[in-house]
Amino acid sequence: MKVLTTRVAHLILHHNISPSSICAVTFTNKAAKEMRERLKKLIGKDGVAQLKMGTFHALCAKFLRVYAELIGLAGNFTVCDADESKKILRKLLEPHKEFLAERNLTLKEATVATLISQAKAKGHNAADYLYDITHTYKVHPVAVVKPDDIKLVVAEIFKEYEQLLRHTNCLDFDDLLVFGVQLFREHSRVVSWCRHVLVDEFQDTNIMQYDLMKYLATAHECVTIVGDPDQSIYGWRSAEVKNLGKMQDDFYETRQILLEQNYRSTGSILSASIAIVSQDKRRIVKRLLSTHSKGVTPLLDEHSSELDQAINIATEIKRIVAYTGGMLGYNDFVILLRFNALSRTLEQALQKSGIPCRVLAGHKFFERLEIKDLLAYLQVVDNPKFIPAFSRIINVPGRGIGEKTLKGVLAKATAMKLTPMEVIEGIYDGEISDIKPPVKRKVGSFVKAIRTLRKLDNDDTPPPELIRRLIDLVQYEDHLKKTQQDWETRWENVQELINFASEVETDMSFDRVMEDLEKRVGGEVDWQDEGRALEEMELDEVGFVVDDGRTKGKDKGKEKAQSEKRDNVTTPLRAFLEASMLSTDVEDQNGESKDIKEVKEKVTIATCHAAKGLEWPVVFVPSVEKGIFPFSRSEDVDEERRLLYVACTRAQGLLALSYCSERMVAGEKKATELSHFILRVLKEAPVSVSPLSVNYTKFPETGDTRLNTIDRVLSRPSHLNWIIPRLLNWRKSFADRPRLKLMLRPRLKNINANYKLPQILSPVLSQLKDGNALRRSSLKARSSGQAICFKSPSPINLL
Ligand SMILES: Nc1ncnc2c1ncn2[C@@H]1O[C@H](COP(=O)(O)OP(=O)(O)OP(=O)(O)O)[C@@H](O)[C@H]1O
Repeated sequence: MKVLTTRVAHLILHHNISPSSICAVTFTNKAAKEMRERLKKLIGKDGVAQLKMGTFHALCAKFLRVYAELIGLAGNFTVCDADESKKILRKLLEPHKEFLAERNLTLKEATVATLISQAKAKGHNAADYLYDITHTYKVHPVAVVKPDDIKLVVAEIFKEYEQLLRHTNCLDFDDLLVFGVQLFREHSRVVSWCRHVLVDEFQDTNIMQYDLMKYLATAHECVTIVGDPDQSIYGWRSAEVKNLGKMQDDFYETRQILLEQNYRSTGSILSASIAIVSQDKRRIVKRLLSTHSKGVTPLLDEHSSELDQAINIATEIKRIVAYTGGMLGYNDFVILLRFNALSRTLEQALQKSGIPCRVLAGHKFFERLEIKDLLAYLQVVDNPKFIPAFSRIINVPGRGIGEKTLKGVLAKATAMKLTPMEVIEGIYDGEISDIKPPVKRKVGSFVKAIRTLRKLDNDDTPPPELIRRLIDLVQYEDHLKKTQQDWETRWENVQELINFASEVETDMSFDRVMEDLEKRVGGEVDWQDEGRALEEMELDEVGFVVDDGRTKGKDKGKEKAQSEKRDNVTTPLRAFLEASMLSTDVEDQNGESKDIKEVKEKVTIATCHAAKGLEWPVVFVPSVEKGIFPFSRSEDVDEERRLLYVACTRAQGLLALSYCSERMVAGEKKATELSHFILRVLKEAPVSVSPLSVNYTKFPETGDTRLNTIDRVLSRPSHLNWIIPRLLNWRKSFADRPRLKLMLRPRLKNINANYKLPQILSPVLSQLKDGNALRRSSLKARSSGQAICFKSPSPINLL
């Protein structure tokens, strides 16, 4: 980004090129915003306003709006987003259901959407797709083949989808590129203003985007692209890494400049990253030279379980914040994951350790739709009075119950002093009159599912099994497939919820693992006040509780008795729900945790994909295991390796990789192995020069000169620079007192008692004139969370 931004400024300031004749393309809207901000500082607000800047999609939309008629479209077209597209496809799929069912085939609209999108990314329309699936290119001349039935159905839907979009004057996201290319290709005057095209993250452009770039450059052929083939991580979204080679063919005067100087990371982070990515022998070989010194060798740590791993990361974050004397804060840390289901244990460990966190471009685990759905079902089973849970799931999966019907049920429940669940069951059993519009026929499967689950709960069925049964009963996987484009990711979260339930059940809870850890490190780890979190949850729920009225039916009487009997006991389900609720953050309206209001800084959790283009001083990459790196669902091992490389190269000063020897998979413990990407790094270098420091669980401590590299990489004053002037300032007021009290809050307030406070400050004090005397005088320190107190037997003269 720095290269493109600087070049845009250079063209304007030194070559007198008008900003309005420059087109700068970024990969995301976020990157466009960032580039705009950087350019404002270089060329001013007015210049930036004239630039044509944005993603390929945004640029196409802008030009199509003005020139749509040139290619037979109306200018007032609607852009239909991915959700809308899917709704249309669902309808178009309906008439084909019987044909598919007869052949025992299933086809979801999400699959149709992906196949159509992949075809459009290559510039293919429905007719091209049909040709593609009916011909094979493996023999010459091209031979005609009989395609499978699914592909034929997709081809048919593709055709109908195209017709429908045109008929309703709609363009989907892929159409923006398809019609953009057509416009720029057929009407070069539309792009005659363009003197320079600059494209960032070029390695992730697809064929249509490449063509757009080419046609935009028609008039002047001045193109600058920046890309890193080692960071091509969007093959699954039709990116074409081959575009880099194509560019050199199409623009034969292309000059290639290798950007081998790396200003971001320490030498040892680059060495470890290169050791990973260079295992791909087909990659374009390039060097990376760091402007910084070697710094701290990246760590590779093994843990016995995911919980152990998560707690170690949380503890290490606290320790680093403390040991760097406040030079690093929580904002400086990121935990990068291969997929988002892995965030659950980490979020919990951070929360339990009082470390605030945010999830980049996504939701926290217990806030994810699928987790909330399943928990809501179980809440209704456990506590039918809890209306928000009932309202959430009555139409999940879809049962044709809309807002109006729900309101009707809730109103009837209030009028009859019953829970809405009792109303629904009463209507289903014919004991309560139906409402309008009627629900009796729609709620059959729902009532049966809740009753089965209730029975299982009464029998104290373990929660992991309860969740499995729930998923089966409501066909939740199918529901996700039908409604969510990223259903696989969401399904992984569902499996992770089963893992969590198993942990609670087997008492492999955080508290337990934490106890073990404390025994091992011989110290204590502070906890958030769980009681307070619970109190807040209960307060939230109070508003939703309805009167405890019951119907008089025979079975209901029995159920009531059973339910009342269980009201005051801790059932396995209740223990699980409680553990889940305690795992959520209590956020106030501003999105800040109430417990840590004054702390604005947060540790970031992100997927490796979402971290593209970003950087952090400290990066943790947990779970570098077989099946995760490379991810078992991925077909492209090289791309998976590049993804790990992208993750590692986000680190500026410290990088820590870790893996578990055992992990839960769908509720069962499975042995795991280190990723072969890392195994190869270890095998290929002798231990003495290994780019990874194995099983060295901690980063260096204060006073270690390797830490000074981080000060320089980040251009931040070091902890020593920060503390010494303060000590000198304070010396006057405290010099004649036997007790020296250093108010180091808030920088050091996260220091824990077991971090041996004197150790932290002794290197600092030794730099002061009488530091040695001070150390000799059997220094003692304790942390009250407010301050650090040093006691010394005699008055201290610091200078
Ligand atoms: N010439 C330079 N002098 C000093 N710092 C620089 C220079 N060029 C880049 N940097 C710094 O290096 C870091 C990486 O720069 P930038 O984000 O532009 O790189 P990039 O090639 O887009 O990275 P990636 O593709 O890996 O995300 C930033 O912190 C940036 O400020």
